[in-house]
Amino acid sequence: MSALALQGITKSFGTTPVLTGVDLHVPVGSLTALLGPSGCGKTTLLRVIAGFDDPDTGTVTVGERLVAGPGRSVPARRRDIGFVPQEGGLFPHLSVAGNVTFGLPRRLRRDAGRVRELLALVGLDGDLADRAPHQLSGGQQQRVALARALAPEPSVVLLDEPFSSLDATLREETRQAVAAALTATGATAVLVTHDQAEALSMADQVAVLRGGRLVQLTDPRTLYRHPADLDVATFVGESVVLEADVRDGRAHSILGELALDGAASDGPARVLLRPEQLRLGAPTGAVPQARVRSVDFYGHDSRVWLDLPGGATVIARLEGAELPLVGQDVGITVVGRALPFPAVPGAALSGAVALSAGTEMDAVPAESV
Ligand SMILES: Nc1ncnc2c1ncn2[C@@H]1O[C@H](COP(=O)(O)OP(=O)(O)OP(=O)(O)O)[C@@H](O)[C@H]1O
Repeated sequence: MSALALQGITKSFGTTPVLTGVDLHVPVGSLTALLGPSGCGKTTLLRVIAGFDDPDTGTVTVGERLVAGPGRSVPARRRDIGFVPQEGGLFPHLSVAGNVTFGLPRRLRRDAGRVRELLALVGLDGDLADRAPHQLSGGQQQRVALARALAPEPSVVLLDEPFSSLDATLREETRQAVAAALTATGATAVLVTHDQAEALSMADQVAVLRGGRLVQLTDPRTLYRHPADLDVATFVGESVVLEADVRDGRAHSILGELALDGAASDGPARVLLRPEQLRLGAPTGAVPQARVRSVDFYGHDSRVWLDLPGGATVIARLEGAELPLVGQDVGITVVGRALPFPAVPGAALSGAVALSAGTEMDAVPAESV
């Protein structure tokens, strides 16, 4: 059953279309991430769901209740939807307890125990109840904002880039606390983010938006392994994209003959590998060779930039402490299968290209999609 269903949502500002025909079903008790580059319409879609904006066409249904559609627009406060804005949006003149109490139904407002329960739910100590918002860290403020949004036990909780203003450590910690609170309450949630790692790690399903259209809706593993197209592929993770010639179900590329993940007709194609599919060894001559251009060491793993003959560069992602040296010649083997995509006539890659996550879709203007 869908806790939230959008059908054919369209929205323009003036003559500029911002959302075009968006259909989205969010199952009860699940978290859906709305992922896409800046300006693709994520916040606008969230505002349409919340009731802060009306769609031009289409319907929004919460549970069984139509809240937006032809001739109908239920006000935001009556939609049974909680909202966590980008920077918490706490009332500065109210204490933490006052902010959370604001979200409680009238009959529970004198119940200090309920406020403590909600703070505990988001991983905050009850001793913080009397503090003012400015006496909290950014992560704590976001948790209070979630506690306030969860207080009325809404059918759906919307979170608009709730971690974007936090530094890396606090972001991870706050993400985990928020995910745990949403799971504990069985809340149905929609999270807006332009951070692919956040979407993949937190969500049950990811809705990828591009130029106001929903281009893919699937679970994180499928999205990473089977992206709808190469733009989505490079947006959700680092990619190695190779020109290939497909013959008898195998791709012949600069990295050798590759098994394919899915059917492809014979002829020119592009194939996708992820950097963790590349393994490095001695340059034996029996495998494609490359020269190490640079190594980014992260501790838990490393990214190795490799120059291929012909000038193209690819990335390998390696675990372990044994890393090649800059300038060293290495042999490359590929594990697993390559995902085939149609060739792009007249837009040849120089044999191969490494793309960092998030690079490609930013370049796709709304009108070209
Ligand atoms: N009230 C408005 N009036 C006119 N244009 C608007 C309005 N709100 C948003 N837009 C435009 O609609 C497009 C989508 O904006 P939106 O904020 O939904 O994108 P987003 O994906 O959330 O971006 P970001 O990640 O940067 O927040 C943008 O081009 C934006 O300039």
